[in-house]
Amino acid sequence: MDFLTWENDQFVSIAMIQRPPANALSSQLIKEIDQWLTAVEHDQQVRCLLIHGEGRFFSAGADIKEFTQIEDGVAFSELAKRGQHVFERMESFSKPIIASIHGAALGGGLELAMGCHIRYVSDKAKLGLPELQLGLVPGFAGSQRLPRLVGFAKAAEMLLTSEPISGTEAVQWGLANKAVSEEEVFEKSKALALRMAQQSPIAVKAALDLLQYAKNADFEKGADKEAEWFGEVFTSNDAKEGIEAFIQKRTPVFKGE
Ligand SMILES: C/C=C/C(=O)SCCNC(=O)CCNC(=O)[C@H](O)C(C)(C)COP(=O)(O)OP(=O)(O)OC[C@H]1O[C@@H](n2cnc3c(N)ncnc32)[C@H](O)[C@@H]1OP(=O)(O)O
Repeated sequence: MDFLTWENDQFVSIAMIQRPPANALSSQLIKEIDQWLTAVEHDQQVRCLLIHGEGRFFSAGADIKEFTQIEDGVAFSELAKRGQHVFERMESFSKPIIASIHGAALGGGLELAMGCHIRYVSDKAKLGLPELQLGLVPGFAGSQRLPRLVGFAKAAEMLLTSEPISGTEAVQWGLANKAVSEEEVFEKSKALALRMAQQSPIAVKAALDLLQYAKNADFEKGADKEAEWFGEVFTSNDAKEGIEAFIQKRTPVFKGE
């Protein structure tokens, strides 16, 4: 594993994203998250999973620098589908997964966190889906998961302004379970994981399966549509401008083409 390490202790598997400076979700990192799930899925010594990030951020999203190496919209849609598959696997996993978020969970970083069952956040963390600022749309099913958590109006505001909200607001909005200080967030998340690992794994599996029924029946269609749009929007000049502007550290100028 290059970018994800994990250790199992007291029935909890704790994974740490280690991809400085921003823990950006490259294709390789997403693959490693999938490999983590495979490694612990049938391990009876693991009853609960916890993911967090090393350094300043949980994750600042998909790797914008990797985007410049992608040649066409079809490849971009495929990238979206691969991420969607792994995050869907997390959400429908038979063991609970907790995200411990500090610093920032933006774009794909928030989409990863929304694939988890529970989110503990630091009060000042920035949470958002800022893809429109890059001339893009979310690609890892964020456009479908966010409204389910915060409601349509708040999701629309977050998407259409690209403005992040704080960890404290995220709890008020229903996006996160608990906000604590940055120093405390990992320890509190771990304590929660240890507590949940005390429950019957059979009952936990059943409860998680039941929770899946609360999903909107149109979710898959929406996620498919999202991957399609992700590929199409990627080929626009505005997306090139948005990505270039990010790398050059300047404000993008979008022309609507
Ligand atoms: C399907 C999914 C799609 C997506 O997820 S699209 C991506 C969505 N995410 C974003 O748009 C967030 C972009 N990043 C930021 O807004 C900011 O960064 C932060 C708020 C996270 C941090 O800001 P600050 O504290 O001022 O640090 P800094 O100098 O901007 O970033 C530190 C280094 O991290 C790199 N970086 C940040 N985010 C990403 C990213 N998503 N992909 C690749 N690199 C990233 C920067 O470029 C820089 O690097 P260097 O020090 O070499 O200049």
